Amino acid sequence: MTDDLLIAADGLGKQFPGVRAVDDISFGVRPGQCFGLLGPNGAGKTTTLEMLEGIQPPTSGRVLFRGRPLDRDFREQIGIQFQATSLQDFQTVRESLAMFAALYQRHADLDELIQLCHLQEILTRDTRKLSGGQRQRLLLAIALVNDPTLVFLDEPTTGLDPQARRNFWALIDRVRERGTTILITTHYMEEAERLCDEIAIVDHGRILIQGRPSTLIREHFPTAILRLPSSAWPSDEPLPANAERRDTSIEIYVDEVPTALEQLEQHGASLIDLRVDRPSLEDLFLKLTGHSLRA
Ligand SMILES: Nc1ncnc2c1ncn2[C@@H]1O[C@H](COP(=O)(O)OP(=O)(O)OP(=O)(O)O)[C@@H](O)[C@H]1O
Repeated sequence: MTDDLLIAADGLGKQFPGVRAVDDISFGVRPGQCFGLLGPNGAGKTTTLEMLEGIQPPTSGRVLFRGRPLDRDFREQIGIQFQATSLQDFQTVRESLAMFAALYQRHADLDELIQLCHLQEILTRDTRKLSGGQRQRLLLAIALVNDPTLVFLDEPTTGLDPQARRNFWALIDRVRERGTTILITTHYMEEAERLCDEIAIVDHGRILIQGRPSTLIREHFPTAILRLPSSAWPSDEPLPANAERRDTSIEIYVDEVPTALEQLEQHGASLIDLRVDRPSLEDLFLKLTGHSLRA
């Protein structure tokens, strides 16, 4: 563990009765970074996050904040957007923000926060009447109410429609621009690619791989993936060595797309439904685990 880390997981483990939820996880987050914990449902992301937040005690390992064990001051310096936060009934957005602000000694400028999270139009609305996107924006504002150095976001865009998700990403960009360090969990690979400087892919409580999304993809894949429906490949023709058969498609990993297309035609493949994709974190997860993230 190096001294320049804001927060670090050092050999974290969590054993629940009959379930090893987190199994020896180590990583560090530098100041100003957006670090993503990625993995399917049940991978151990929330449990890891809760140990880092000081909410769950680890069964093994330790959490270090600025190189030291968590102390009372830690709570003042962090913000948390939980997966499910219950808001007080019969409260408006403004009242809700004020109530959470009162819990801390440190305060963000509430008007600035309202602007940042685009809450101006809904300040007097009852929190039970918010759309999914509005609710998540309020929960983010609540997480930022004490002007934290580090904010934890646990699957903040789960359940949002694609447009609301994109809006939320733009909001996270602005939080980053203010210099706030972000630790986010998600099972959307696209989200992680879009937002995170560094990610750790978690499955069955362990980190499978960690690094910059673009570097990880470059290390594991050539330039492009060609995808053909299985029926487009002649049944009597063996697959080339750089191809993989998936459920209903064939994937061919290539560096030079034009050359590869010529070779496919020589094999007698039909190119009419061909797709050329840039490899993604989704592809990386499939390659590492043999199963798709949403399976
Ligand atoms: N309090 C608990 N008691 C027993 N088992 C638990 C408890 N909390 C979590 N688990 C189990 O630990 C494993 C990891 O759960 P966790 O919620 O950390 O995963 P996750 O990656 O955050 O999943 P999701 O994306 O669904 O939130 C799962 O098998 C879960 O059922």
